[in-house]
Amino acid sequence: MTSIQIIVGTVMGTALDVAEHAESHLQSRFNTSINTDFNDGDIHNADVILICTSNTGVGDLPSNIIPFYTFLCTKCPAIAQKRYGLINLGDSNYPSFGEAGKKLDDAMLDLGAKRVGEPLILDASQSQDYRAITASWLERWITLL
Ligand SMILES: Cc1cc2nc3c(=O)[nH]c(=O)nc-3n(C[C@H](O)[C@H](O)[C@H](O)COP(=O)(O)O)c2cc1C
Repeated sequence: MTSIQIIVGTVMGTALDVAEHAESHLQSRFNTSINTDFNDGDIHNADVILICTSNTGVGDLPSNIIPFYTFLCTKCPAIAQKRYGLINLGDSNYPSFGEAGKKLDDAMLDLGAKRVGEPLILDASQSQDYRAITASWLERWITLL
């Protein structure tokens, strides 16, 4: 069974809620795990990575996902050829809308990781049903895996 590791960046818990919902949606069909506290080496057993991050500061990464970003900048071979998806939670009232997720996307692509589908961008300034939108995005995403 394909394993999907969901790597979460969150400040206030919204991205974790989305990640938990994604996991419950995926777990009957994949070996899934949620990682909120990344350590080097965690990635080796994952066939697919699903990044689910919010944005903070001025397009900054939540502090709990910075170790993953640092890992991307230093441990290229482990990431090259991995497939991944991206859920990027931001707020379009910020000029730096979604920039943290884009930083992670760019770092993954630079390392030769293969993004599956387009990123899902969730906007806190809209009254969006994150769970429903995520579920329908995941249904499309898994057909591309
Ligand atoms: C202090 C603060 C700074 C933020 N900065 C940004 C930003 O630069 N760009 C963006 O798109 N969203 C920004 N946001 C919006 C959050 O990313 C968004 O509300 C997200 O859903 C929060 O998810 P979380 O609860 O997992 O942290 C910011 C929110 C806060 C409270």
